[in-house]
Amino acid sequence: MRRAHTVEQVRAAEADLMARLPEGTLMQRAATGLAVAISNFLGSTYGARVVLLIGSGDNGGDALYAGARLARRGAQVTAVLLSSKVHELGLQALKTSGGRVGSTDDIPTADLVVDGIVGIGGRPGLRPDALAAVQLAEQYDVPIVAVDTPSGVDVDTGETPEPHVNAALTVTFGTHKICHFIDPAATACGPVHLVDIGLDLPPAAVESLQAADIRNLYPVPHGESDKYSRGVLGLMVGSTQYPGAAVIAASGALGGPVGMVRYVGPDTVAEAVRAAHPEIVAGNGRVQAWAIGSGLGDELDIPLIRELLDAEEPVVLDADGLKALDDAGDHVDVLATPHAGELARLLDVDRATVEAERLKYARLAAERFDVTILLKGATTVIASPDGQVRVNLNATPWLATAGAGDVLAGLCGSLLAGGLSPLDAGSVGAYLHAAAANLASSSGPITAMSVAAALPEATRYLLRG
Ligand SMILES: NC(=O)C1=CN([C@@H]2O[C@H](COP(=O)(O)OP(=O)(O)OC[C@H]3O[C@@H](n4cnc5c(N)ncnc54)[C@H](OP(=O)(O)O)[C@@H]3O)[C@@H](O)[C@H]2O)[C@@H](O)CC1
Ligand SMILES: Nc1ncnc2c1ncn2[C@@H]1O[C@H](COP(=O)(O)OP(=O)(O)O)[C@@H](O)[C@H]1O
Ligand SMILES: [K+]
Repeated sequence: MRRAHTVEQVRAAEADLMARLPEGTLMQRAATGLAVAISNFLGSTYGARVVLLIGSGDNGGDALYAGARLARRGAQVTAVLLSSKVHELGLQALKTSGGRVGSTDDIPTADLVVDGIVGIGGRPGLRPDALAAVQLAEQYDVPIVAVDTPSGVDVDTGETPEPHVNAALTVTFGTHKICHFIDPAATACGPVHLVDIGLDLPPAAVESLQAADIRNLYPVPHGESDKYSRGVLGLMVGSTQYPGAAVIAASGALGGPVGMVRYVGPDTVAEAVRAAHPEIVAGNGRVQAWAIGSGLGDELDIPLIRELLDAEEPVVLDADGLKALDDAGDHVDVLATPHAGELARLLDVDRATVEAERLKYARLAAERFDVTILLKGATTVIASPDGQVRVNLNATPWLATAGAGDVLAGLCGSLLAGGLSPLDAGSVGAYLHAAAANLASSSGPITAMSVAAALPEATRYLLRG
């Protein structure tokens, strides 16, 4: 599990540890890890031209000490001081090691710029001098390594209301911060490298499942299992208008852990589903979970869907089915899977607003509708009504293809029927969906059906460890 903590949590953990260690220890740990990560990024440190953008606080201090280490290994390091205040001991260390104070004129010819403008003490946005320096680096295609966080993003929300750094790499300390996990800031971080500095941390604000977590959570059948005990999923998806959605969602469901799938819908669609998947049984019967909504189009029966939402069996509610959601009633067993446009409609705000404030609106909808919300996109946010949040970060942009959401709905339904909670089904589903897409794509185009077809192999690979 990767964990992201709030600035307040990090500050408290830092204060706790600092009280027990000699002064400066944490910054030295951070700066050492930062220097190593920068050396790895550069490939060869000797002779490399590195420009440090230095703000007024400890984020600048980290950059200066790391710069001193790089200078001792033969890099030509220049510090651009963007504030009248500077971490004096860090600056002294840089100068003693052969680094110097320079100006933005050094940026166009640099191999690398280090963003030590602000970290967890920063407010969104960049002041004019910092913005000009960052724009110069962008203009000359000089990669930027961000220290702790890309300066200018909102660290605790992942929002980017103002100009900010777009990093080629972010090196962070102690734990991830929310901006590393939540878009649009997560994209501004580039890959994130975590340096352990020994912080003792409380439960995280946001979590991100990793391969080992998928292995622990996946409902693997055992010797006593039969098709019913493994879970039966009811699919109420697709319509005469969109029969393909039913075929695709069924493929996603069959690529999950479920023992059997029942299809409930128009005869012509049931025929198409059975032609593609002879394993599927058509017609009503007992199920352990439902996947409802993908491709229902105008044929959705809102009263019937509401009845199923109020029944005992957990439900994945997707696409058109989301129209049945209301804020009355107890829906804690429901996993709703909107994309930003659908969530915006549910909450009566603009799509752009949801995209800019993804964490806020996923949490808000989970609370308002008393459901677990899985907000789709380049990164997926899963928020449960009790306040837990997970994100999935491993998807390829090739997954942005018609029908990919139907695969996910079927797969999450399969995981719910297999006994996972909505939060686990959503987060395991999003991870496996992305893993299958990566496998099917290998950096090339994919179809929704090819993603579904890759689910068994992606799952096998993960379960094997
Ligand atoms: N916590 C830990 O475990 C460890 C933390 N460590 C490091 O310390 C960093 C935090 O350092 P920090 O507390 O000194 O704050 P920091 O981010 O440098 O900002 C300082 C000042 O910047 C200013 N400012 C604000 N917004 C601004 C803006 N948009 N544009 C320009 N300036 C802006 C504002 O001051 P002002 O100029 O307003 O007086 C603010 O007070 C952390 O990210 C990590 O790198 C590691 O060394 C070890 C372990
Ligand atoms: N840029 C992207 N990078 C990675 N994954 C993406 C991107 N855009 C969309 N996705 C994923 O692709 C799927 C698209 O689902 P959805 O929006 O419901 O499309 P559709 O209705 O066509 O199936 C979701 O799982 C979403 O998270
Ligand atoms: K920074």
